[in-house]
Amino acid sequence: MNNPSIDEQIAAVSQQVDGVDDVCLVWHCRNLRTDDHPAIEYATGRYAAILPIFIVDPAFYGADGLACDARIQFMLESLADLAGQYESLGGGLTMLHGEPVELLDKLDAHVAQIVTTADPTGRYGLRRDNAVAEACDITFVDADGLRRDVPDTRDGWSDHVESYLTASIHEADGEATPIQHVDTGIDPAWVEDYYDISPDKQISRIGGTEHAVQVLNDFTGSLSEYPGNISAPTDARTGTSQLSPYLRFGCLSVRQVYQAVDNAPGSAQATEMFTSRLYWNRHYNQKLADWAGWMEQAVNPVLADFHRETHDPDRVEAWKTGMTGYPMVDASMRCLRQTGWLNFRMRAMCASFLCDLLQQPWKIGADFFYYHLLDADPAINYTQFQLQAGVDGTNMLRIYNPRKQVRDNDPDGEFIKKWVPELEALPVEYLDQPEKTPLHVQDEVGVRIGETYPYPIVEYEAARAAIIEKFEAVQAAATEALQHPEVNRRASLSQRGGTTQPTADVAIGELTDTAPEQAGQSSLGDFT
Ligand SMILES: Cc1cc2nc3c(=O)[nH]c(=O)nc-3n(C[C@H](O)[C@H](O)[C@H](O)COP(=O)(O)OP(=O)(O)OC[C@H]3O[C@@H](n4cnc5c(N)ncnc54)[C@H](O)[C@@H]3O)c2cc1C
Repeated sequence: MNNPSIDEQIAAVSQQVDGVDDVCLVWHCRNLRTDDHPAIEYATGRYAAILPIFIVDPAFYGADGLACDARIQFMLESLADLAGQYESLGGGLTMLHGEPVELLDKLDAHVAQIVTTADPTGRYGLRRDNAVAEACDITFVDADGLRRDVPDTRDGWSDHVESYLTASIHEADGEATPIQHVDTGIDPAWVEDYYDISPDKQISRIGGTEHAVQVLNDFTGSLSEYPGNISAPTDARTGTSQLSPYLRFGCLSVRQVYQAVDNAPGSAQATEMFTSRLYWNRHYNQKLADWAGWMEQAVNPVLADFHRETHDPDRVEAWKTGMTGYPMVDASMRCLRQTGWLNFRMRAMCASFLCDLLQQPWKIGADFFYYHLLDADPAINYTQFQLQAGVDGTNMLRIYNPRKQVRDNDPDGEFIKKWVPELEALPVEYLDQPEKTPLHVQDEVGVRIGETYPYPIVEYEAARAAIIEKFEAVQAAATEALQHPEVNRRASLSQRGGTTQPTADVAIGELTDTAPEQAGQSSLGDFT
């Protein structure tokens, strides 16, 4: 198939824009929308024309890429939708393919200025953005509620986010500043063919702002039911907003969602519960903006190699494939692989299971989640995984009991039986511990633990005692490392209205069998 070279793509752009004075190139990275887009707002009225572009960076695709095909497909759908938004404004979206620094450096010669949004990134993105800033005349617009360029980003954080969330929303206007479009030969269908994107997940959501608005409207219509739908994985699939992939690709901004929910009828409790999660979204993005290392390195240096000596590829494989002998973990991991989504509690339980009970390194699990999640957000996934794994060193004992999660959140076995069909015939009273099913019952229903479904990979009580002992051995050194101002700044949580942002959706005592003294320390305000 035709694969236009960088020079051919640049030639197509120059042919179109060289005759137009004062063109501002708007580079879309994560924010695939036109309304409430800080770079478009910045360019509107300031320049004679806007050339919106998206660069398909080969580093993200192919065998070494960190995104499953379903997520790439979702992004391509979002790009097609974005192109449609620009067409309705009288222009189009120009897509290019190649190394971003080289492309932008060459494009810079043909436009008055390059503008993009300042998005928190890991180290790859930071290196890219720094190299672009070195090579080009580029402005990073940072109107996203995050604090930058201040000595301590935690100072006044909550007020800063609140004023972002409640400020008025800019609507793109193709008449105020005309939108340019160049046909480079690259479009979403080209990317799909060139990289052979063939999703193998059961995805019910389609990317793009149009679909995001439908999902948002459906959710605001049933907002009052939200608090009761958060914990159980089956309820959550239809009862939480399902907006995360749309927020991740910026099909809607956090502010657009916040204002729609804040204005929707619903109980004050539901509104508060939901909007506080949008603050968490900003909070974890702030953490990545503060320190780009979250994707690669444990935030507490003392725990950099935690569990390296216990790394066991067989254990990791059992976790990844949903063959641990713990039905709630296995159902969750298979559901993740097949649908690209899990609710918060099941994500946290699976992370805790891998790192606490199996004693495996956090990064293996975080990368696996990141690959499979449709909403994989570097800012949220890696920080949350590290916190659940305890490698921040602040609250190391977030140990979920996967048996209790069955009793609390899947008492009828609906979720487990859907994703672990080999347990379908097992009476529900044995689903929290299938290995305890009497042999005559196993014979009657045709389930053979150890043959048709595995024995537990570890014994829960012993594994829990072992990780507590291991944590206790490093706790003092980890706490001391946290005294270092730089480590403390990275690992600490921002405050909102005097309440620290939690890392779990309920008090930890409800999640775990954690010893009472730990449970007592873990009300929502205590995650510091
Ligand atoms: C190990 C782990 C990894 C995670 N990885 C991601 C990820 O890559 N991307 C992601 O969007 N969320 C992630 N989460 C947080 C949470 O599980 C999802 O945001 C949520 O399940 C998405 O579904 P929803 O949009 O229906 O959620 P809702 O409950 O409707 O929440 C609305 C929005 O609030 C934000 N939000 C909700 N919970 C959190 C949270 N704990 N921290 C930060 N923001 C939150 C998200 O933007 C979410 O879309 C992770 C959680 C854990 C424990």
